[in-house]
Amino acid sequence: MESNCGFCGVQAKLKCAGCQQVYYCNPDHQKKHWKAKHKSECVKPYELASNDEIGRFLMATKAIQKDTVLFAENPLVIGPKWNLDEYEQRSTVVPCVGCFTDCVLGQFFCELCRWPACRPDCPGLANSNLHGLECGVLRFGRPPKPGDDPQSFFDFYRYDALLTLKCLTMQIHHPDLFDQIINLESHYDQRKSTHYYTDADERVVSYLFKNFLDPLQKLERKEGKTVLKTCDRKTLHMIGGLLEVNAMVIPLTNGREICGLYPKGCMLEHNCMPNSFYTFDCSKGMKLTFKTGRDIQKGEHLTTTYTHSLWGTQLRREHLKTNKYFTCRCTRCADPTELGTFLSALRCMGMENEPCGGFQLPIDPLSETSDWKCNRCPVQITHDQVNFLVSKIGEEVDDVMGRKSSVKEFEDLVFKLQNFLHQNHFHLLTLKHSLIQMYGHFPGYHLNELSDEILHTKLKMCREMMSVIEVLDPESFRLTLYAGVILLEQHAALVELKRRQQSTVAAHEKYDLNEILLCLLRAKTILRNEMGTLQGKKLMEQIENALQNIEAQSHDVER
Ligand SMILES: C[S@@+](CC[C@H](N)C(=O)[O-])C[C@H]1O[C@@H](n2cnc3c(N)ncnc32)[C@H](O)[C@@H]1O
Repeated sequence: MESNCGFCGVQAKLKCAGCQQVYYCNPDHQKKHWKAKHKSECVKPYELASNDEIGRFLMATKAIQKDTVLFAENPLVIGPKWNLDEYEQRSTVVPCVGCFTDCVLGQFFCELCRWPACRPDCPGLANSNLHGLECGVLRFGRPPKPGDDPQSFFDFYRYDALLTLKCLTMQIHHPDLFDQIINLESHYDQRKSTHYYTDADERVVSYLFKNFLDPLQKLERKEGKTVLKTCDRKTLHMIGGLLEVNAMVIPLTNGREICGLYPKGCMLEHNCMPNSFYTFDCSKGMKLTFKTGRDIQKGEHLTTTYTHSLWGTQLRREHLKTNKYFTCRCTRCADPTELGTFLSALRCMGMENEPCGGFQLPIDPLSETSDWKCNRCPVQITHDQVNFLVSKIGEEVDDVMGRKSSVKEFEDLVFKLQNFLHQNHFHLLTLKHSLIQMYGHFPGYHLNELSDEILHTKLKMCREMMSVIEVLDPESFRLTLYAGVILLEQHAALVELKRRQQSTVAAHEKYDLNEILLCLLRAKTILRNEMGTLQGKKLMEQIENALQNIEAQSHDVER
């Protein structure tokens, strides 16, 4: 889109990120116009609204175009993930408390609190927005010494409690930001009856009191002055809840993930087919940028996704209910076929185990206990039967995915599950996404070693998966890495088939350069917003190389 520069009137492409209404031919004219006039007239294209069902949310106050920057903001607080799995809780490679790079437990420390650091002079240790927040409180702890029982190290250095402590200590130097944090939605009452609360009670709340806060409060009483005015078990549980509901996962370029809270970013409502997306800039203090993924109409809520786009409806809704404390009623959730993708559909076994060719779909997808019925014959199955089958299959998929399984094991499971599930079922997509990457890369399965049949299977799987993605992410702003991988593999299969076709006298099919080129160009466009991630960068490198190879090949042909 182009318009005339708001300052000098020439053709201009740069748009004011605030109101999205005024264009500029260069940043200097934008600056000058801001000072002279625009500052007083610039209005954001959205506002904070609220209702009883959702609480607060952001709503468009005018039409907003696709790819518009809605806002960019710094975090209120960042820190290690608040939800570590058992394996992560016992890892000897931990994030530096100053800068979150990997470091080995027991090698270097912050000299003041003795928590692990990448080096004793890591600049993040003295940064008042990073380790400076909690270091003063951590100093009350009694860390284990070299040679102590290894378990005592894991017991003492609980990284999943650090972000809660960081939020609590914000009140010391940033009381206004602490107020913003504590006012985020924590679903305290609902969470109180869950195992998350019980687990956090021991792992985080009791741990923080026993090791650091009790000694601090003892000193406060002795000295007659208070450092942490708000410091009780309920506040810590509220912080735990608001982290669970609001914290965003930030993927660092070193592959590690940390978490952050953002003032506006935390206000976006969930939708399984959202209209906006975000990226992080790790080189700029984890700045968050929210953009529109498609055109948005006036009055629409700005939405993002809190769950996995490629999970089936039941799984997504269960995750949202358990972890975010609400039931999603979006158009995708309300459609038994999930917008025609059949992502959760089961093959109907028909009457007397004679498959009818139809698919079992939930009668009322918005009911958690709905029975299912066939879209071709009268057979119905109960919610419990579906649950049993899908969770058994889920266990098998997790098992194969969770260990170093062979290609044969993947193939066998796909072959078996195709009898029960629609080809687009999300459990099959998980396996197929791995399989297309094994075909062509695993020992014994390099591209030139694959049979024509396997090569065609790889290509078919890629095309089928892309057709699902086209429905679930039509504007390509969410499933970007996932789609990038498929397109790269689709291109690889096509290149190999084309090579074979050239060496065969009678080729049945033609694999022209067009589809190959389209895959790569599409992947390049899709990955434009993934350049801040390590995986995105690596994938883009592979795509650029593949494009260069193709260019070189077409020059050879011309010569
Ligand atoms: C990240 S917060 C969003 C801001 C929140 N509404 C507030 O007032 O602070 C997530 C919470 O918002 C609510 N929410 C978000 N999306 C929703 C939706 N589609 N339907 C109902 N509630 C939703 C839920 O209470 C959820 O736990």
